[in-house]
Amino acid sequence: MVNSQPILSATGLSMEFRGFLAVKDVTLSVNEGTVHALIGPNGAGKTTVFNLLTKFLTPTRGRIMFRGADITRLKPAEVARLGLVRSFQISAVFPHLSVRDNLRVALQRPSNLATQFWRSSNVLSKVDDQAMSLIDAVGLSRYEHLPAVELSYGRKRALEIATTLALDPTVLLLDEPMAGMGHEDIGRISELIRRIAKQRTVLMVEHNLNVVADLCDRVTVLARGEILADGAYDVVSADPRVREAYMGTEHE
Ligand SMILES: Nc1ncnc2c1ncn2[C@@H]1O[C@H](COP(=O)(O)OP(=O)(O)OP(=O)(O)O)[C@@H](O)[C@H]1O
Repeated sequence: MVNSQPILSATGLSMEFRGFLAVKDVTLSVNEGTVHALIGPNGAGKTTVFNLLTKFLTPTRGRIMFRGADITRLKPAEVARLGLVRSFQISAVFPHLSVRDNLRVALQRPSNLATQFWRSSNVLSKVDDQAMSLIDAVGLSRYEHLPAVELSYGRKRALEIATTLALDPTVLLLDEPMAGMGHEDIGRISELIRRIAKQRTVLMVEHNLNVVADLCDRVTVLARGEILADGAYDVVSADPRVREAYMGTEHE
């Protein structure tokens, strides 16, 4: 359900790279329970904003709040523990482990389970149950024994999402989840994100505007490091300034 409370917000974010201002005074909020997209033409600053929000970069200026706490100076692992988790970077997939073993590893990472040098069979069977339910949630049940390396591209990304979900994020951050995918995989991953978003907030950078139109409740458009528009896709995509920013640029 869509809630109007901001769960993640940025105020006056700026990022300077050796004199070049890549992000200028960006203020945005991501509301709880929404799928929120960051879009914009090439070089608009999407990746930089995403890296700032996920704490992979520290802003030159500005403040980032997550669930009421100031996280501006925290490290990615610290915000991940608070429930703000970025997929594809944090979630390492081990190519020669099976789908199921990848999930087992991921599930034993976040909790203090990993620090125990013995585990009761009770704990391990709980991990197995959780692994199976995550595998099922991302539609990989048929492939549970397959090494990750043998999965198709789209299924590999579904596995990455599953290993990220193992950290039980409140906000899931996806960096171009559809990049390099064919039509069928795009449909499958869109469906997966839609299902995930029923219980969590999702923020994604996405180039494919059809996906954004189909999936996202709210869209923030960046151009030349600044926010150009913010709102529902239908509204922002009809904005002449947004159309002009996209004109002559390749965005799909
Ligand atoms: N580490 C860096 N050092 C210097 N300049 C950078 C750095 N990272 C990004 N930039 C510059 O900041 C601007 C915004 O880049 P960014 O990658 O955030 O845009 P983007 O919207 O994600 O682009 P794309 O859609 O092409 O991925 C670009 O002009 C880029 O060259």
